[in-house]
This record gives sequence, structure tokens and C-alpha cells, in this order.
Amino acid sequence: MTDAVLELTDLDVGYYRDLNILSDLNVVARRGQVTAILGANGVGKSTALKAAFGFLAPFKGDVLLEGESVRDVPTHEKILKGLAYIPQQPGVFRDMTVEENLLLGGWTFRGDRAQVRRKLEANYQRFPALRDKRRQATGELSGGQQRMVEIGRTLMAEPKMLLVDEPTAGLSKMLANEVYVMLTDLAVKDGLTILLVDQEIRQALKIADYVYVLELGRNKYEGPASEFKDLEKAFWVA
Ligand SMILES: Nc1ncnc2c1ncn2[C@@H]1O[C@H](COP(=O)(O)OP(=O)(O)OP(=O)(O)O)[C@@H](O)[C@H]1O
Repeated sequence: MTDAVLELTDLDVGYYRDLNILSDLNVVARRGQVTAILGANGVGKSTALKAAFGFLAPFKGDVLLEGESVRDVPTHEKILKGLAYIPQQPGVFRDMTVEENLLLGGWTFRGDRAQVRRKLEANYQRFPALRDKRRQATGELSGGQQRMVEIGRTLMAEPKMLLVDEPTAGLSKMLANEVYVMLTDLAVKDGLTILLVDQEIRQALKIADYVYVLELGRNKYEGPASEFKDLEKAFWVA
């Protein structure tokens, strides 16, 4: 089996003391794979990602990045260690150009202009539409392209592990497809490890290698995505 990049082990997480949203959660994201966390609204999928990135301190359990505990590592240091988080709400700066938004992602390396240029160029090769629009205000781009800017900005820091929360929320079906293709490419071509939270169960099953289903904040079921296709009706579709 491929090796674990991110592990959430026996996590208890909540927003208020003594009120667990997640209990004894165990999730493993393996190298170069897309791992999806699925489950009903409010089950705690986004909460799991927030805990993984450090926006919420777990009450119990650990977060391991390549075997090393990052549970108590400050968020900005997690980024330096290769962990990145793309939240549900698009976070682009609408009045700034596409290129300015992308450059913000290279802030940590701003002293090394050659490196910044190289990463910018890698993004333009990955997302040719962004090169064409690099001088345009980001707010003028389509929703899917704004997602590309956001993901591109995140990739400027060369993460190895991406936490992605509902990447196609609010997008049309066509744009959503573009985003799913983009995520698959990042795993397959660039070897990134992706932990995805999604309500689009069918789409998530299409691009995921491995799936976790949560119920009442706990692990309910897990397995290769291919095994879930037949179970889809039983689990989620009324
Ligand atoms: N900032 C917060 N403060 C207090 N409770 C919160 C907060 N954010 C989420 N919750 C609660 O935690 C629970 C899990 O929410 P979470 O957003 O993780 O669920 P989810 O599975 O991602 O749902 P959805 O698919 O609807 O986004 C919900 O009951 C929610 O009301």
C-alpha cells in the first residue's frame, strides 16, 4: 500500500469543551491519492479539515504529517512543512490581478525572484487560461477560473498535501467538472496527496481513490472508491 502522508488518529474535535463534533476519528491520506471524506450535512467533514490544518485544536488524538506530529505546530509552519488548505469559501482578492493573487502565494520565497518566476510559470502551464488573463482583475473571472487562481496561489508554496473543502460549491456543473479534472491532474501528474471533503458524492467517488464515510461524527465505513459505486444507493440516495 502507498505510504501515509497525513494521518488523523483517534481525533476528538469540537467547538466547545465537552461537546464533540468528531469522536475517535481516524483518516489516512496516502501519497499521490485522492482521499474523500463523505457524509451527511453537518456530520463534521469540514471540521475534520479544520482540525487537520490547525484551525481547531483537537481535544484528543493526533495529526501526523509523514509520520511526524504536527498537532501543535503553528499553522504558518505547517505550510512550510508542505500542508495546504483550500477552504470552502473562495478566498481570492477580487480587485487584484490574477498574477498579483498568484504572487501572494509565493510570499515566503519573495527574496528568490527566480524561484517565484519558476513557480508562476508552472502555474501558467498548468492553467493556461490564467496566463491569458494574468493582467485582469480576478473578480472578473468565472467562478471556476477563480478556483484555479486560488488553487494556483496555494500551489506557489509547493505543498505536498492539499486539504480541499467542497471545491465546487456554488459552481455550475461544467465548471465543477473542470475543477475535478484539475484536482485529479494534481494527484496523478504532480503526485500531490489530496484530502477532499465533498457533498457531490458521485463526483467525489469518480475522482477519489479511497473514501471515508462519517456518521454522527464517527467513522462509519471506509474502502477503495471502486467498492462504493454499488453502495451509493444504500448509503446516500433516497
Ligand atoms: N464555527 C462553529 N462554531 C460552532 N459550531 C460549529 C461551527 N462550525 C460548524 N459547527 C457545527 O459543527 C457541526 C459540523 O459542521 P461541519 O461544517 O464540519 O459539517 P460538514 O459535514 O462539513 O457539513 P456540510 O456538508 O453541511 O458543510 C455542525 O453541527 C455545525 O453546526
